[in-house]
Amino acid sequence: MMKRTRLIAALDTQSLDQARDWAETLDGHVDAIKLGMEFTYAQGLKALRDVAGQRTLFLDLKLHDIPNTVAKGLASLAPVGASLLTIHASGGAAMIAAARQAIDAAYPPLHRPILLAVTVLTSLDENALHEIGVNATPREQVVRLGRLAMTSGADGLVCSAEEIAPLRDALGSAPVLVVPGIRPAGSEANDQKRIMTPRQAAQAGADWIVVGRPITQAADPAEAAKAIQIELASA
Ligand SMILES: O=C(O)c1cc(=O)[nH]c(=O)n1[C@@H]1O[C@H](COP(=O)(O)O)[C@@H](O)[C@H]1O
Repeated sequence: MMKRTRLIAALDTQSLDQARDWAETLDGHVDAIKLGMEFTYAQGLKALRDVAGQRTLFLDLKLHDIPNTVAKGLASLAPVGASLLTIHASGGAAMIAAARQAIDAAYPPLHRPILLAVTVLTSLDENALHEIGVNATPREQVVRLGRLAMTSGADGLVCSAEEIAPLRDALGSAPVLVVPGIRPAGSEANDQKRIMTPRQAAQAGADWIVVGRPITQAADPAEAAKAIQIELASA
């Protein structure tokens, strides 16, 4: 039997009250919450645990710097107790390896977060890659960076649903695949370019999907999350 695809709600807001409100409203309807740079820069690290409480927390700060700075940055995040953390795979092999070492050294063995390497942002298409000097399709670049990240010590990858199959072909079942750029049928793409529905992502084999605005901007966020869970369960 295929493992269940789990749902992460991206709580993108500067407001502590709003984040708390969404977290409570979504209890029982999502498997984890994600807080990122918008919330953390506005409210600071202590507020992350205030919002998360006992919930599974994905802290998405997408670190990308020289190896020493990323390693020390990750060590500074240890008190937050996040279950998933992100770095950018394009920081290179030495940066990813330094991140791995920092997590192994600074986090208690039983509470080590899943280290995720972001491959190619879901807001980028082939043209945008060409503009930054990458002459490859998103799929080729995701597989290239995915392989680099996994051999350098990442536990998993962030990619769009379009790249799940090629990543599984190249790397097998080992990488934890976390997939944003998810849009239920009929919802707006916003700034996302490589999108798929929850059902498509589940059928492709995503371990987790990340959904922000289709839940948080819905008239009834709990209902929106419930509908996505039903879609995932029927995939
Ligand atoms: O690392 C991420 O979570 C991430 C990577 C990526 O390639 N694309 C992407 O959209 N995300 C995050 O996933 C969330 C998607 O939000 P919505 O577009 O509102 O569903 C945002 O919080 C993004 O920061």
